[in-house]
Amino acid sequence: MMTHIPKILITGVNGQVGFELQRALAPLGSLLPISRSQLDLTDGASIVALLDDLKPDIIVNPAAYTAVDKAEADQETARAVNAVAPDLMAQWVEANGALLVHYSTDYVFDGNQAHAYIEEDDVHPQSVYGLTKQQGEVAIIKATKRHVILRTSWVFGAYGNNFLKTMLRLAAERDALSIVNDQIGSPTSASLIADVTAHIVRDYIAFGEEFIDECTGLFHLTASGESSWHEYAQYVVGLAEHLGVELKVKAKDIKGIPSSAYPTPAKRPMNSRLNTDKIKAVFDLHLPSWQEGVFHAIHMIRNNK
Ligand SMILES: NC(=O)C1=CN([C@@H]2O[C@H](COP(=O)(O)OP(=O)(O)OC[C@H]3O[C@@H](n4cnc5c(N)ncnc54)[C@H](OP(=O)(O)O)[C@@H]3O)[C@@H](O)[C@H]2O)C=CC1
Ligand SMILES: Cc1cn([C@H]2C[C@H](O)[C@@H](COP(=O)(O)OP(=O)(O)O[C@H]3O[C@@H](C)C(=O)[C@@H](O)[C@H]3O)O2)c(=O)[nH]c1=O
Ligand SMILES: [Mg+2]
Repeated sequence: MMTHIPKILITGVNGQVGFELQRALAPLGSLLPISRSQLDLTDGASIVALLDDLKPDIIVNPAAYTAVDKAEADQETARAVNAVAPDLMAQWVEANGALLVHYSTDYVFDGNQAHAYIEEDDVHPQSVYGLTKQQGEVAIIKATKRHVILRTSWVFGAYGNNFLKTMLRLAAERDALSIVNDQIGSPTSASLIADVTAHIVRDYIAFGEEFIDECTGLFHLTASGESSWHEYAQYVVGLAEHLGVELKVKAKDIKGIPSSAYPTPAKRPMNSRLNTDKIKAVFDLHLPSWQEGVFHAIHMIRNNK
């Protein structure tokens, strides 16, 4: 049990997960929200100087280079943000007896396996984004035991940019929509990721070194259930229709297409499904369906219009 109010540093606070973390972690300690304007994560020396100055008990690091296609032509920046910055945070945490909570992605896998991936499955990234995220995982695991890495997938929320909001926009603007139907995964809300993070951080605050010995490591965290991007788009647009949002494209008219018909600079995995048995068992959690998260986000977006 910590004898003082824990200082919790959060990076990437203008991102989807960083935004929700400020809500979910608020009851657990004194927050140090850090945006890009306060700390550029490509500047390693500044990262260490800021940590030495603020001395957080817990670093929660959702900041990342997440532009998957853009990363193909910008490997250096992606590596700095996704691999070097987390490495420096992990080294600092090790030297100062803190905890690092970090996030990774389904895109570390090639997606060629038929069943959902477990934490121990071999990684084989197919994109620069996936590769640099994998390098971040490896660096953290090498630098310190004092980490929790949450691998998640297909993140959406009312705040920030994501596929769900792109679909609402395109369905309102365009006359037709074609979406890939052969990539399968689990759309996961930023608020679920933030809430689960809060449960984990609370356990660390309560149990300290016992937590470090028994609960740290790599975990898969997604909503329950699975979907193709096409089925997900249909669900989003169908729900918006049901709520009376004016759209040019109806859910039933969204066309399913193979990945080969939608060429992108970065290759995405066909199977993005992550097995979440470990996180549910270790932290005694129930993970709601992806549809519940979408329902909540669409209501929030609609009420903000
Ligand atoms: N989005 C997704 O679908 C998925 C995400 N993940 C992982 O989850 C985590 C959270 O993702 P999410 O919240 O969606 O990401 P977002 O893209 O919404 O947010 C990322 C944040 O990182 C910040 N950032 C990027 N580069 C720098 C930099 N050089 N210096 C400082 N800050 C920087 C961005 O700042 P700014 O706002 O100024 O651009 C942004 O606020 C990441 O680790 C990501 O890899 C995993 C699976 C799926
Ligand atoms: C816009 C659009 C996309 N697509 C396809 C392309 C792609 O295969 C899929 C999703 O497209 P996006 O570019 O939005 O998704 P993408 O940026 O690849 O999303 C990924 O982001 C990173 C950060 C992660 O970690 C992953 O878990 C995943 O969420 O939908 C269509 O088929 N039609 C369309 O009109
Ligand atoms: Mg994207």
